Amino acid sequence: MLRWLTAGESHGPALTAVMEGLPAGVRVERAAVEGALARRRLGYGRGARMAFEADRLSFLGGMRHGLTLGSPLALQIENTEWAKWQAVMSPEPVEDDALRRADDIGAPQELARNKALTRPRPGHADLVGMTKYGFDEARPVLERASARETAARVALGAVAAAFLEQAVGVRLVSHTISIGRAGVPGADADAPALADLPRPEDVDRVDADPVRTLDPDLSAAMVAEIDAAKKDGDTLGGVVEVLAYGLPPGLGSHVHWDRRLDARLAAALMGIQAIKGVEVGEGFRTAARRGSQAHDELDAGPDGLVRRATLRSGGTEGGMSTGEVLRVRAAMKPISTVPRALRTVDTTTGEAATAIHQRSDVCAVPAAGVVAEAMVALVLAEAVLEKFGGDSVAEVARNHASYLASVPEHLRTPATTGADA
Ligand SMILES: Cc1cc2nc3c(=O)[nH]c(=O)nc-3n(C[C@H](O)[C@H](O)[C@H](O)COP(=O)(O)O)c2cc1C
Ligand SMILES: C=C(O[C@@H]1CC(C(=O)O)=C[C@@H](OP(=O)(O)O)[C@H]1O)C(=O)O
Repeated sequence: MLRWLTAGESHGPALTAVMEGLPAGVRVERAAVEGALARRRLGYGRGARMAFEADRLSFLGGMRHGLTLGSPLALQIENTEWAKWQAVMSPEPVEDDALRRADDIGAPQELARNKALTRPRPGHADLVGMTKYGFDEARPVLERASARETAARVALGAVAAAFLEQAVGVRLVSHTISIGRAGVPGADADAPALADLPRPEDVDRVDADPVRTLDPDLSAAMVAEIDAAKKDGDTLGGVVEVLAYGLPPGLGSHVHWDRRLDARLAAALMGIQAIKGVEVGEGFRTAARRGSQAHDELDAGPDGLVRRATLRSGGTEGGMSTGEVLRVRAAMKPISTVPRALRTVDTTTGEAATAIHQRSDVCAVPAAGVVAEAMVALVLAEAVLEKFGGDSVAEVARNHASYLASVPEHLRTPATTGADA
């Protein structure tokens, strides 16, 4: 069983992550984890913090000389801004003086960040979090609701991705499908052909684009959409896609709802802040099609391998990976800290007000793609360990190879030969 947790507030001293159940012998390179963290900071439309946030990484347990030990892996990402937030976010009690509100007479300017946040933002966790946890302002809620936490998931996702590649040859890539109205697929658009999908080796080219798409015209349209929203004091959402290549058939299971790979992927993607829709393969578009146009027909290839003619299912059937490229999408709502502030109620006076506006992203869709990729890697790593087991990478690899070799001839597909999609 692979399990993991994160802890830490957006402006606290650090984010911490622990992962348990990873086999021994995974080569974890600092550069790979730092690279993933740097990719998450990218993207046109992000706010000021991403320009200076350094995501300083430390490995605290579970590794020796660059290899995992099979023991719990622990890591930490320091928050660059901690020095400025020490009093406001101190885990331990602080002197009364240091807690004075900015609007108190004589409070030093640097305590402006301790101003009580009583004008909850519609769409953020502020109001309902205050209600549920009994806080009289939103600071204690937004600190953990903030997507700052996704840095910890991306670090763990990079470790999961290293395991997947080294043990079973699975590799992932993510990209942006749409931002606002730019790139929204028409209702009639069929599943893309394999040749038109980004591949893991394209990752540097995807990341080099300001909005993480390989289509230059689409990229320009997305950038224009973000510029227009920013000019209007508004924010944007969009859709990202994660692709996983090299999966064996049979991860997950049809036998129970919570073992279905598609269900687990959907929960993981929905677990990302601001994600409000998930599609596997053609998702919502497939509902409008006839059955004859919705499924992947099977052909007997001249080489004796069974082949799927299209990629409509997105790589799962019956809650199991088919061995085709996995294709999942996540829809992100627009950022709820809208500069042209939304209507709200001041929770101290009960009077009409405009919502808190503080430093914020205009659009974080490109970053959400990197987070989605990490979440998919974590789900796939868990599913691989469930299917193949093993306490070392070598043992998982042996079990994987033996499973593929055991598939009878008449059930073989390109994936069971170990070939990439
Ligand atoms: C990468 C990323 C960056 C985000 N940046 C912001 C931001 O700067 N400002 C903001 O209000 N919300 C931002 N969000 C969204 C909020 O964290 C999210 O809307 C909030 O936690 C409420 O959760 P919900 O939208 O899932 O209901 C971001 C989300 C992600 C995934
Ligand atoms: C800090 C990150 O994203 C943050 C996510 C976020 C939110 O409300 O989700 C609000 C902003 O926080 P801050 O006010 O500190 O700038 C973003 O910058 C990050 O992604 O590392």
